[in-house]
Amino acid sequence: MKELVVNLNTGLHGDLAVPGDKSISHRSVILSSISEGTSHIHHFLASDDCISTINAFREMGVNIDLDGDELTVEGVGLHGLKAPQTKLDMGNSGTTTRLLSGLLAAQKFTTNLIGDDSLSKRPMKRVSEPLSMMGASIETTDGHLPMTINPGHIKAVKYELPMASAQVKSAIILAALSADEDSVIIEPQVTRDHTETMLNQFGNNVIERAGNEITVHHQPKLTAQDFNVPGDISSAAFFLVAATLVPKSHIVLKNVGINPTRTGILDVLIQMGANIKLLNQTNGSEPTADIEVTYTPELKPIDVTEESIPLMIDELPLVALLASRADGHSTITGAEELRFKETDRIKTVVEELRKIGIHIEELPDGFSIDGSNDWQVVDSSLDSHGDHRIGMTLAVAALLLDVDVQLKGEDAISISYPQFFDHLQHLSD
Ligand SMILES: O=C(O)C1=C[C@@H](OP(=O)(O)O)[C@@H](O)[C@H](O)C1
Ligand SMILES: C=C(OP(=O)(O)O)C(=O)O
Repeated sequence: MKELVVNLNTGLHGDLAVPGDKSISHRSVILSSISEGTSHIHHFLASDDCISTINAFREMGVNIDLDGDELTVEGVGLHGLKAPQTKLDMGNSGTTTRLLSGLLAAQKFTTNLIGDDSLSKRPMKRVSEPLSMMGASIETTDGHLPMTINPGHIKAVKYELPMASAQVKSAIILAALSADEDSVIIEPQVTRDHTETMLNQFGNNVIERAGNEITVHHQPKLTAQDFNVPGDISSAAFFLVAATLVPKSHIVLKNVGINPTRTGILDVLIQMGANIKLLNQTNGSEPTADIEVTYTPELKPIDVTEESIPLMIDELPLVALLASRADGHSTITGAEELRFKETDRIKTVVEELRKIGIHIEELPDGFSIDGSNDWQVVDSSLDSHGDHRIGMTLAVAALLLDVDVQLKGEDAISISYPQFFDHLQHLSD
């Protein structure tokens, strides 16, 4: 149980470099492991989820050295992984599980994947079905982990994704690298494209995109890279929202990734009228900026709909919190994917925000929220439900309260942001 900081009436101030992007950190381990040569990754996110990815590749014979946020990976090439001696433990990480199932479907050995209780409730048919179509034989436990992946000869596919999911897309891409011909994947909506941009950096023209159609060229040669992981916009988002909501705040978040497939939270903040400025922008395949945020006393309500959901999928608990402070009624719809995260995030957000007096209703695919500046705490015992993003959202909400509240399950935060409370302290000093 952690006593949360409440009533931060001095505001948040100063500069902060948030840790490396989680999605890009996972992919940097995967792609450098299957490349030829030694990769050096800087500003790697050494959080519990990314350590699960590192451990899986170590079990498959890849030498990986992690020193602070510097990662060195001795790649073994596309066909060089070795059969692990144990079951591969995916911990709490959906990204590790889904992306690795794609890669493992194309190996010469069988693997068994296990995970923690939360991960073992998350749907895996979304990867086992397309990978089976491609020639692997995958046994799930009623659509969940534990899962056994018996590889097969991988055939190229043309596959239309039934849901907007970067993890499923990436699983198919990683399997398709070892296929007999080129594959085509069609997305219903654009989702984060780090697998594609990074593959084109490790290899030559591996991925081509035309609209929502992605072509994967088979059997590419992947070469080790010297790679900088940008700051994670999904981690920065907690402080973007905190500084917008807490009076007197003014902060700059340095070197944050602003890949357009991830910046839905910035669009929301700007539409609601928040004082946000992008400074020192860089324009690589993974663009970055310093983001300046100043307290905004009045926020407009917002309606977030299906098309933009994938661009802010992990930030939706924060969008709900922002809307709870806006001047009017907001809705978030088309977000049923939230039900398949570390928790059912529609349920857990509603349950926890109601404890602090927020007027929020559950919709089948999102939220309906009445904004107010007058929250009356009805239950001071808040709970992350073991979900890192719920825990951090509640810690941000607490800054606006004037009674003491406690957080249960705060240790889940190390899944994506082990330094979160230290960084909050740094900006509060
Ligand atoms: O590809 C990725 O790195 C991720 C994709 C998203 O999941 P889905 O693909 O299941 O939407 C996101 O929620 C997750 O945190 C990371
Ligand atoms: C959903 C998340 O991650 P994953 O799917 O990798 O567990 C997240 O980080 O919010």
